[in-house]
Amino acid sequence: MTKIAAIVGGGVIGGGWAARFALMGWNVQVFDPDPEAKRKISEVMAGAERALPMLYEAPLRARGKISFHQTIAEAVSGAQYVQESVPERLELKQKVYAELQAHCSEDVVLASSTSGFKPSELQEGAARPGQIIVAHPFNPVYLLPLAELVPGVNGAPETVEKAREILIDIGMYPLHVKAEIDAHIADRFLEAVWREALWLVKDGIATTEEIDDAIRYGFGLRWAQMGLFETYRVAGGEAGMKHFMAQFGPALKWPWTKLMDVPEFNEELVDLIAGQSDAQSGHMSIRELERLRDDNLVAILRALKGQNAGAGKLIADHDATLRAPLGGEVPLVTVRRTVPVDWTDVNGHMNEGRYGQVFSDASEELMFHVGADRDYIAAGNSYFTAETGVKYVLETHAGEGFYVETRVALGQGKKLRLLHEMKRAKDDALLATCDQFLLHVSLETRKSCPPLPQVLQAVEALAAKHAD
Ligand SMILES: NC(=O)C1=CN([C@@H]2O[C@H](COP(=O)(O)OP(=O)(O)OC[C@H]3O[C@@H](n4cnc5c(N)ncnc54)[C@H](O)[C@@H]3O)[C@@H](O)[C@H]2O)C=CC1
Ligand SMILES: C[N+](C)(C)CC(=O)CC(=O)[O-]
Repeated sequence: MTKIAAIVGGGVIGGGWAARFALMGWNVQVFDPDPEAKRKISEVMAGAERALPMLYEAPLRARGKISFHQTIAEAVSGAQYVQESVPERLELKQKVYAELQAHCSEDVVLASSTSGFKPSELQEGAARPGQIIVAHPFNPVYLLPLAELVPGVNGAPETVEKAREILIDIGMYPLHVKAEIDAHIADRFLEAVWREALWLVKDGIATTEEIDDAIRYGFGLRWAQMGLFETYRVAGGEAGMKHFMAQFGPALKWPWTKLMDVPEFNEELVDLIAGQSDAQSGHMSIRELERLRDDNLVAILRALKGQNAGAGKLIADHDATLRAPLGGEVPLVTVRRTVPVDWTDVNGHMNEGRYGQVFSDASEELMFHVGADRDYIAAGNSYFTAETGVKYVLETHAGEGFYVETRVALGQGKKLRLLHEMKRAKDDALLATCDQFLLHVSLETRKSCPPLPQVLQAVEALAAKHAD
């Protein structure tokens, strides 16, 4: 069955959803009355196409098609999942759901991006309330995995389960919020922080830039990997959470927050904040800021992936589901991926050290292909690289797709010689070559020895096949 997602409302958030679905192999059908919607989505898509594949070591699925439609009826035709991202106005959303339900069968998931409405508010007066749930994402939707999944009391369990499976399929982390409240879980925090920040600026305590510094140089980094409670548990020292609470509990009675009061949101405050924000970041366009944000998020997420922690673990697990075993083609395509932003150096291109990683990954894939896999290695045998010669032919940059073709030039006894060619995906231009000599070893003696017969046979067969 062709996977089809309908995107109703294609602004900042709808565009992000469209990009994530399409890059994860879903066909996307958009309805947005704005004549500029197509241009806006193609700009979001350009950013997403550059950034999202950088998170993965495996190639993403073949990209889905994005099409634009004149009516909701056309946009939802054949869709299994509908993501509504129209402006945050309840009467508008309810009107849209009435139309969606008129054109969708009951097995289609109708999910809302609403930042704050409760599902029961969206479901009010609906023909089939159970079909409407909240899937609240975070900007940029194509990079941040969280979607708060809120069914409310009326949300049908089968709708929630279907939504959960689909969100996992596109690499997201559905957080099931069991009770409905205004602004769900995460926007409660954001609202609290936002209110405090408004007061700090209004009272002249800090500028927008100083507040951003207070977050990005400190607790923002902690939150990205451990959240709030785990971080504070550690802050309690050896005595842990109880000690932390004993020390900071009394602060609840001190004037440490102005949360109950809201500063008057008048023109003066808006001008003050907008002016400071211009002074802080006005030298960069929104597109430039988006690119900076995306590159930093990719680097942070990749670092967490390396640690198998937090959102990085989620991406590593999703990556594993995208990997496919090598085919029988000659030469073998052993690597297919995108240059991530954290692989580039002062010259703005892929650093030479990363070529070692690429060719090492290529030979590991080949080893697994001939049966020298994890079980074989665990049983005490493997290949070690004895010599590598790399030639750098053309530059490659962050966001560029490439692949590696590998040939077995020699497969004789304990000797294995591989010739790798790294090529640019868009035009097959040769980027680099690697001549790699490996020796089969016993992991017990750490000395060379012949491979086990089945591996030797597979290596010899490949050498014969690649002889030309
Ligand atoms: N911007 C943000 O940071 C986040 C926003 N959200 C939520 O996502 C939803 C959309 O917000 P944004 O994308 O920021 O707004 P936006 O203003 O960027 O986009 C809204 C889009 O909906 C379109 N639209 C208006 N009426 C429509 C209709 N009847 N049918 C189809 N499309 C229609 C508009 O033309 C526009 O392109 C809101 O519910 C918001 O709370 C959720 C997470 C983050
Ligand atoms: C400000 N906001 C309420 C629209 C924020 C969100 O809903 C989530 C986000 O991406 O920050």
